[in-house]
Amino acid sequence: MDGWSSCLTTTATVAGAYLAWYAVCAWQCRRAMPALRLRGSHCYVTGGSAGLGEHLANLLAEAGANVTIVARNQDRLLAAQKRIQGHCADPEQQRIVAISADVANAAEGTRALHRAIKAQQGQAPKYVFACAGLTTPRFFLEYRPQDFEQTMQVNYFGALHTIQEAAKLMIQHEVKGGRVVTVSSQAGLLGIPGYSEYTPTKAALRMLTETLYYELAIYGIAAHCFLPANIRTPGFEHENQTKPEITRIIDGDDEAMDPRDCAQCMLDGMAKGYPNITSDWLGDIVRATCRGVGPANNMALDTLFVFLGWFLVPLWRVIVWWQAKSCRQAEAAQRKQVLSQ
Ligand SMILES: NC(=O)C1=CN([C@@H]2O[C@H](COP(=O)(O)OP(=O)(O)OC[C@H]3O[C@@H](n4cnc5c(N)ncnc54)[C@H](OP(=O)(O)O)[C@@H]3O)[C@@H](O)[C@H]2O)C=CC1
Ligand SMILES: CCCCCCCCCCCCCCCC(=O)[C@@H](N)CO
Repeated sequence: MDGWSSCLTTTATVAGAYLAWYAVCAWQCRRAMPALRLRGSHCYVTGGSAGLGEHLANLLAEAGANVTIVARNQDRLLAAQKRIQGHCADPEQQRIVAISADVANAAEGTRALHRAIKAQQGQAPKYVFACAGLTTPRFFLEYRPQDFEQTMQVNYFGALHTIQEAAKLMIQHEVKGGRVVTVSSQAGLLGIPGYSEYTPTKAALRMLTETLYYELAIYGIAAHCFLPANIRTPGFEHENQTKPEITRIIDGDDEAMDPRDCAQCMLDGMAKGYPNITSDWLGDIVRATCRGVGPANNMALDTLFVFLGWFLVPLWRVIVWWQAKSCRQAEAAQRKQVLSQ
């Protein structure tokens, strides 16, 4: 009897101590973050001439923001600028600025920010969205060395240089409640065959954002990482031209999201103060499972997602393994061909 009661007391003490610790951690998750105030703010969107970036710019214009879009192709930029202007809540008051720059080039990318401030009558960006990014999926063995480097240059370094300069400018201009957003992907959380040129760039962004989540807080700047699943965009059409069949099957390309809904999802996540914003419940499971020691969105929900992951992750592995096995013959033939070249 004594043994039982001491066992129960120990279990209750451990459970109670854990619950208290959980409550402390959950409380720590409730970050005090100034509310999103888009009206009248300067929002800076790289990759704003197409896809996710353009639809985000539309939403920002509808909310009354001054928007700057950045991309390389001048014609597409000007066409997008016109379309975004059509979304302004108050066209007389709002400024929609378009700047041509290659964000992969550090000097060009940072110059674009300075040009944007000038064009926005001295107003520094308050919300910075690093959307520019791309992928050309292939089998690992088919890529040339420069393919990996170029994608890293645009997706990772493009976002990094923009965010670093933007943070400096926010501090200089004493912008209050500034936020930076990197656009990673669900593919920055898990490995998918066919995305070897892409997933490391998105994983790198995730870790950069986690670091900045803590570090930029020193200056009162919040950092978010957006990790969406497939989105129906021109970029998605481009990637589908080279996407191996196994990649198409695994990432379920028929379920691609509407880009406007996806952009809205990003803004909703920012409004809730989520450090890592996902676009669907599978993404939430993967995000919570991959969280490591990073910040949670919501301790209770994230714990539930991890629990669901216990059952779904092994299933996911079986599916990927089975897909890989079922196209092993084709892959082996391809590998032979590439290696014999
Ligand atoms: N579509 C999808 O399924 C998913 C996309 N993502 C990510 O979301 C982001 C947006 O994707 P999506 O909307 O599909 O992309 P799109 O290809 O549709 O649009 C990309 C935009 O980025 C611009 N851009 C590309 N490279 C550069 C560069 N070097 N410098 C400046 N601007 C550049 C493009 O204009 P221009 O070519 O004229 O420079 C265009 O405005 C990307 O980071 C992508 O990786 C994440 C998950 C899923
Ligand atoms: C819980 C365990 C189960 C895990 C299931 C996860 C399902 C993942 C689906 C993969 C979606 C990847 C989208 C990448 C999109 C992307 O970034 C490209 N289209 C590039 O533009």
